[in-house]
Amino acid sequence: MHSDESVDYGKENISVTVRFRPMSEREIHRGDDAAWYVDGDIVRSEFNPSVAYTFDKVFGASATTRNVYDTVARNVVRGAMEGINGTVFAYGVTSSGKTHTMHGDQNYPGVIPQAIKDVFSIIQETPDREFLLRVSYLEIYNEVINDLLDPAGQNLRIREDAQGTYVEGVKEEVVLSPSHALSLIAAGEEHRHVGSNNFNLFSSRSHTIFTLTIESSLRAQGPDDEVTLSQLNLIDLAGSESSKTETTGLRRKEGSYINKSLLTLGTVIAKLSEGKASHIPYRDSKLTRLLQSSLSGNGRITLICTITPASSNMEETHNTLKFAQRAKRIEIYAAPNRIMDERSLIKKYQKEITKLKQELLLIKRGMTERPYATTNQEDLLTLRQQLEAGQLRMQSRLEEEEQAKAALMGRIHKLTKLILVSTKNNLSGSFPDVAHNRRHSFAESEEVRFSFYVQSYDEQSDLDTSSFPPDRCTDSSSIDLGNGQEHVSHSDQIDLTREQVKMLAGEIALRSSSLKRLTEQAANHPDDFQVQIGKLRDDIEDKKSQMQLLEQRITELGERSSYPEMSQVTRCSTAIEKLTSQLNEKAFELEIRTADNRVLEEQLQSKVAEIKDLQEKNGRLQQQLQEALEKASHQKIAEIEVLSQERSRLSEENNCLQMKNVKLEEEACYAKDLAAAAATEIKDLTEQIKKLVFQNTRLSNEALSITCQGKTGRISVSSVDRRLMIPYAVQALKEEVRSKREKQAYLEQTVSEKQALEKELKRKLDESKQREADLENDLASMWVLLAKMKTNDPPTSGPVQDVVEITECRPERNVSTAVAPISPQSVESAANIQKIKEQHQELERLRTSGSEDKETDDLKALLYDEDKHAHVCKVCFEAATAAVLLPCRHFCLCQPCAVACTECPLCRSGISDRIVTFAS
Ligand SMILES: Nc1ncnc2c1ncn2[C@@H]1O[C@H](COP(=O)(O)OP(=O)(O)OP(=O)(O)O)[C@@H](O)[C@H]1O
Repeated sequence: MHSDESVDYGKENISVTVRFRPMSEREIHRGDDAAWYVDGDIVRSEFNPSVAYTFDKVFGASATTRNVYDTVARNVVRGAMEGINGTVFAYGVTSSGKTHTMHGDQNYPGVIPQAIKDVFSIIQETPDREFLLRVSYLEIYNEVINDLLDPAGQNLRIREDAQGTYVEGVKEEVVLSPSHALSLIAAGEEHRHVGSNNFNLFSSRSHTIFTLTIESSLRAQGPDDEVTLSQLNLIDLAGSESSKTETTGLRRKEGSYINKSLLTLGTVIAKLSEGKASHIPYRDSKLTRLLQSSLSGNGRITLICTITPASSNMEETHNTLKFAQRAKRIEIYAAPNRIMDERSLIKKYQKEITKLKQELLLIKRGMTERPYATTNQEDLLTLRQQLEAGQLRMQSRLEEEEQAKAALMGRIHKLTKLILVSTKNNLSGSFPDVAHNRRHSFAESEEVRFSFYVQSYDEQSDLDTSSFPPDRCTDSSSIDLGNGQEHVSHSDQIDLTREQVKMLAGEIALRSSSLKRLTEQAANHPDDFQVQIGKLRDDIEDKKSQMQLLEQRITELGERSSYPEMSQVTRCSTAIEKLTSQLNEKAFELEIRTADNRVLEEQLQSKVAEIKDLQEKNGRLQQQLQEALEKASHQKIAEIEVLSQERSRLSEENNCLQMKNVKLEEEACYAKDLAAAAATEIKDLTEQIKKLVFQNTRLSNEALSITCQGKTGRISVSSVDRRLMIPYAVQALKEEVRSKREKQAYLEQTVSEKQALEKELKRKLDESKQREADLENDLASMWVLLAKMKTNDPPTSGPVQDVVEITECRPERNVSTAVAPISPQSVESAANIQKIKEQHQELERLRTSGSEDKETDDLKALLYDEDKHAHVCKVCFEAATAAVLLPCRHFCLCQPCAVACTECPLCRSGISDRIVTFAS
């Protein structure tokens, strides 16, 4: 140890180790395959041969934590004992084995207990140095730093000084033995935030940092000699959580804090590994801020990355491996720290001890030398007179000095016992195999020294009361220190015994905590843990009885020290000490209970918070549901209102259109009548014209014959008269024909106007019918929509029920029949109008061509049935006796049907009086 002059300290890389854990039962049941495997110090992917990562050391699933400690952590611990800062931390996803590696359990102690054991072993192996150890234990929970050793130390702040970052106000306990340190960790663990997720029943919800501050100096040194001070940080990080980790409420919040801080750690590591002088975001999280000194300054760092080979976690494991790979590139400088300032507690204690020893020496000298200070007879007489005169005063002064000396002895004793030294050099062989036995090793200078015999971790728990036999303690401590010193040695023994009681209390706390954890684990596997639980219970009982014995011993010692010659003040102080010790024990007990209560309280609070969360969520959901329902019902009501308005508007429009339709029909009828009348008149006119033409022809012929007779001389008077009259008659006839033609032209114009009007009216009628059909369609679609809404919306609440009632109030309609787009009648009407037009044109053509009778022949031919040899009514298929020429040319009529044309509605009132009678 401390041969650092010969050691070549310098740049080192972070030591990066990977530790596989075996596949859990859960993973095996799920049918996971191994996605990663160990190949020497390489981690390889089972699925992709090109993916391989090399590390300083890779431990397979069968490796024990002892192997891991010996290979990668021991070096860091030894360095810390030499003054080189050391950090060991476990990194990995949740349930990958970080806590198993760092803390372990009763059967497989983790890196932290093994490091503590190692530290005390090293003290034992280093007789030339004395050490002072302090521990602190804190957690970073949701970015808040809490002191796990002091429940009052919550939300602590990080400060920075020349030496680096530190936590302000964190409690540091001086530790005297491995079990003392372990009991502090056990007490601290009780306060740590632990919760369960779907991967881990006892998942760490916070990062914990256990710091051992080690001071050491040479045993025989001057006040200006060097002191080394170093810190050993043992860190159990909380596990990163992926989306597969099913968490809600508080757990999710914790998970996000954990992930954020680990992400920052990843970024810091990545930046450091680049080796460039860029900005390192240490301040982005409390974790990196606290690790700043370790990551950027002097020291040794070992990173243990824990992974699972399971294929279901392949991606997360790959991320861990990449993180580890980056961390491997970081270089740090490992060199011991040397300090000589007031930061050294050991220095402070040593100085105080020296000072107090000098004071004690002075007092002693005063007490022993004063009676012989004067040898002169006169002085002797004077002194005697003075003594006689102030005997009482002297007496009390002596008593005061005695008290001061006792107090000083006590203080020296207390301070000295905090400094740990090896027992090997001065006490080797002088002690039997006694575990944890601390003894005063009084040197010639009456120096009180405690030494420790540090046993191995496995044995260290076997503290036995037989190790402290009352008489042996008395023997070893019954040192003649002169007047009034016997009670001092009794007081030492009481102190010693109290210290043992404290240690036992610590061990009981440690075992109680282990018992609690085992009992929790035993809930799942009762058989596996029964023996261990029984053993632990026996142990605890054993320790308790040891404590009782030691307490008895303290009482006895207290009584023994109550000698009659002891001054009242000393007795009082002993009684006070006794009471103080009892008070301390009670306080310790109370602390343990308070810790238990706090854990329960925290659990209760977290449950209450969870319940509150759930209630709030529930409330919110109900509110949302209510709002959604209200919104939906309001929407539906509004839609229905709109639809009903639309419906009434449509029905109004429909009525309007129907009225228009009727009007148009009436107009159409009127137009038709007009057209029919015009047609009849035209025919009449045509008849008359024909007659007139015929008469004209006849008259022309007559006039011609008269002319011929005149030529032949056979003209009679009457013939002459008639001959004279012919030009007038022709003239009259011509006049008549002309007027008839004018009339015809006028009528034709009227007819064409009527036709145009009729056409316009028909068009309007068509349009309105089309519009009516469209509206009918719209209305029908709306009814379909309403019907759909009615079937889709279950009547869940009040407002929705209202909707149903409203829709039910509507007249029931057959939706399929309601959807009747365009009336075929309107199409037919249009076709008929076209037909009428064509017939009129045909009529006109016939009229002008003079083949009028062809029409009658056509009609007859049309109705003539070859089979029956008769004219047949096309409506009733009876033999028709007569037929009428209708504008639509839809024929005809037998007697029963001779009321109206039954074929098309347009012709119903258009029966002409021109009836063609068929020969029977
Ligand atoms: N190397 C190992 N050998 C055997 N069992 C292991 C090993 N590593 C972990 N385990 C077991 O796996 C489980 C989870 O381990 P642990 O609690 O240490 O995970 P963790 O990484 O600390 O999880 P978290 O981040 O959630 O706190 C525990 O039951 C532990 O006993």
